[in-house]
Amino acid sequence: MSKTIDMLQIRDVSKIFPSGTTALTSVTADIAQGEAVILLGHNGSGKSTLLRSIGRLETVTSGDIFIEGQSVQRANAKDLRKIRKRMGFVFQKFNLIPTLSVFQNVLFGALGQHPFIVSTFHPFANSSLRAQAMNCLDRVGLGHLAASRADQLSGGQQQRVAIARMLMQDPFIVLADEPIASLDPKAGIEVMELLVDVAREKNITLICTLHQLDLALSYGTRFIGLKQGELVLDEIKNKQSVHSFKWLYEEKKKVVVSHV
Ligand SMILES: Nc1ncnc2c1ncn2[C@@H]1O[C@H](COP(=O)(O)OP(=O)(O)OP(=O)(O)O)[C@@H](O)[C@H]1O
Repeated sequence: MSKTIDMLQIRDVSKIFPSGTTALTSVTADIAQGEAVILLGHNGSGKSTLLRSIGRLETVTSGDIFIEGQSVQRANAKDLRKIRKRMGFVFQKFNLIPTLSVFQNVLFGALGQHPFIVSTFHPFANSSLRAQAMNCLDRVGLGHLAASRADQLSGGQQQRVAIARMLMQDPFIVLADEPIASLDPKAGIEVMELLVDVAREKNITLICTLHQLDLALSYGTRFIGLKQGELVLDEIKNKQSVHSFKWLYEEKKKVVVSHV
């Protein structure tokens, strides 16, 4: 019987920056569609570098990363554009266009799919795309703020808009780099809950870096831990086991790779 290929395959990935800093050493993991993977580890352990390498915002020094069997790292410009169309990014700093309306920011999420018709003045954008953008905004609970300027919203609201913009892409994978780091604890929980809920609803694979262990345990279905660029933890959430990953933040190295 043939085994189905995992959605995301990270194979023996190493990254050494031109400065000589080793950020990742031989990281390997297979991630299935729909998993909510939380990347854990100290500052500087390599989480962002791994996440950015999955989106090819960084090129790796050796190894490769495959999405649905296709190399992300070796893809040519055309193939990379195709992969990126269905790849959502959520960043700590929201990256909205501050002077545009909330609605226009969400509409821009469709840019990869409909580059010629995303203008709000285009007739198609005035019907189907606009309705889709409104649905995405409603899903994140901000339909009533569609006409507001993006920079008039609170941080938590802006991150919700970023999630609505990401939904416009209809992504199959979302890469979230510390999505709640700029938010207060309450807004952070709300955003994390929303991100995980929309991913679950649409069977999106979520890869998210997070510093809050308690939230990681609440919202992740799988935990990958890095220490000085090495993968030292890979565990699927399991109701029977009591997870404590505090050791990951201590000096001594303990290796727990229970998932294969
Ligand atoms: N562009 C770069 N050039 C040189 N070194 C880099 C670059 N980006 C990251 N690094 C280094 O690579 C290592 C891993 O950094 P990375 O940002 O991936 O860690 P992180 O776990 O995401 O940290 P944090 O939790 O602080 O965001 C660190 O030593 C960092 O200084």
